[in-house]
Amino acid sequence: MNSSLDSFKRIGISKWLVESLNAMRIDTPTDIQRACIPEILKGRDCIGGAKTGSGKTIAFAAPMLTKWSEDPSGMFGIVLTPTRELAMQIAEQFTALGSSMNIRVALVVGGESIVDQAITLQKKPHFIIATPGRLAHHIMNSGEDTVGGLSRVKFLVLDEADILLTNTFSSDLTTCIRRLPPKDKRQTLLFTATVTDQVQKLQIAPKPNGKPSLFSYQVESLDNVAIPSTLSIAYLLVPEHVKEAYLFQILASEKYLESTAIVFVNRTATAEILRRTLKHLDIKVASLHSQMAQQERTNSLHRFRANAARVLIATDVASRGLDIPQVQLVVNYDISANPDTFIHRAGRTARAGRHGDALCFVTQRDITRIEAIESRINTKMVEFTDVHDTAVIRKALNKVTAAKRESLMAMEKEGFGERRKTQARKKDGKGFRI
Ligand SMILES: Nc1ncnc2c1ncn2[C@@H]1O[C@H](COP(=O)(O)OP(=O)(O)OP(=O)(O)O)[C@@H](O)[C@H]1O
Repeated sequence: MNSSLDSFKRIGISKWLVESLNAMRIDTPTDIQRACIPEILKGRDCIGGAKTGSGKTIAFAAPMLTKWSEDPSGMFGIVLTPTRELAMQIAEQFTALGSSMNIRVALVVGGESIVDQAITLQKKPHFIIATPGRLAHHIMNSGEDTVGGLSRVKFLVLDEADILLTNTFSSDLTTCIRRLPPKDKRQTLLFTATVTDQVQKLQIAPKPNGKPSLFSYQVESLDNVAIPSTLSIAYLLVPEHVKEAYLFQILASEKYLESTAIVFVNRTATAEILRRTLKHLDIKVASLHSQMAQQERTNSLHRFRANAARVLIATDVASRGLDIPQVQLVVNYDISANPDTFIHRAGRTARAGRHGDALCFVTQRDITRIEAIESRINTKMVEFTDVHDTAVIRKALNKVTAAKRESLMAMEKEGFGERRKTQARKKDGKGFRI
């Protein structure tokens, strides 16, 4: 991280919070923190664009908590974020940072009890960390005693702002924002590793009533590279039908045998097949995707965080924000059509100055996607050569194929996919289907 001598105290963070940060071994602000914290404390809105793992959460949490501690009453701030797991992680961070000040933090996310959340909201939490869909649900279905405090909040944060500003979230986001004080009566903070035109456009929105203007800080523009310098990226050309065998061989290779890895796939069915196949092959594996019940999702992530599983097979529900320091390898088993998605996926490793590897499995039809990623990140990938012995792969192929066959048979027997159809009917086509 940054070696500047600036401390959090010198950039305006309250003493109690500096102590909480120091207790977590967070002593020196990172670039994004040093740039944004003083401006947020001055009352400005802020767009913070900085690479994955560069400390954006504290860049917004620390100034909000500082301001809140000057008058710790009522609903003070809202953080909206695209996924439940990320909301949970942020809520945990707020709770930990504010524990010495008896902070009340409410987690308002889908998949959890609506009634329990309404009771929590009635207790007037200081901070609400939410996914837009569930907060919108409370706004539309609950009374003043539950959501009335929202009209007095001082801060709105859109974490992973670029994805929150896409059509997927627009109707829920509008419902949430309409319930908050008008722009000039609250501060709005937008953070992301990938500042899109939609985020950028907000910069030119005039600020009413002569309030301080919007502050925009983008670390990427300093070196024109959108990925952490500690991240190594490689590609592996691999025929579609042997991807599983390669994955197994890499995870079992000398280089990665002890490593913690996240394997990203584009579809929930692929995640399920891979999880079962690797489990048959005695790899300690967990999965995370939208077809799992929330309790299963939470348990899975918990196992992975606690090192009870060393491989997590995930869809893009895990690509944003998750901070799991021990992840050393990210495999793009499937390549996403959106180059920004690659940046977020790869950013699950090489966080906070640590080293990490990102590997892309490239089939014939992925070549244009890889070129788009290379041009977006302004970096050429090198060829992965650690696992290349075709005789070894051929040997692995037999047992991997047998494990996959068993997995597919079990999934068919259990009716995997039926749940998705029911959910899709219930959701009426809305939401994040990954
Ligand atoms: N000033 C600091 N010094 C040391 N570690 C820090 C500092 N600030 C944050 N960290 C740690 O760095 C890690 C990454 O921070 P964070 O999760 O906020 O990254 P991010 O920029 O939001 O990444 P992403 O774009 O993936 O969401 C966390 O473990 C956090 O505790």
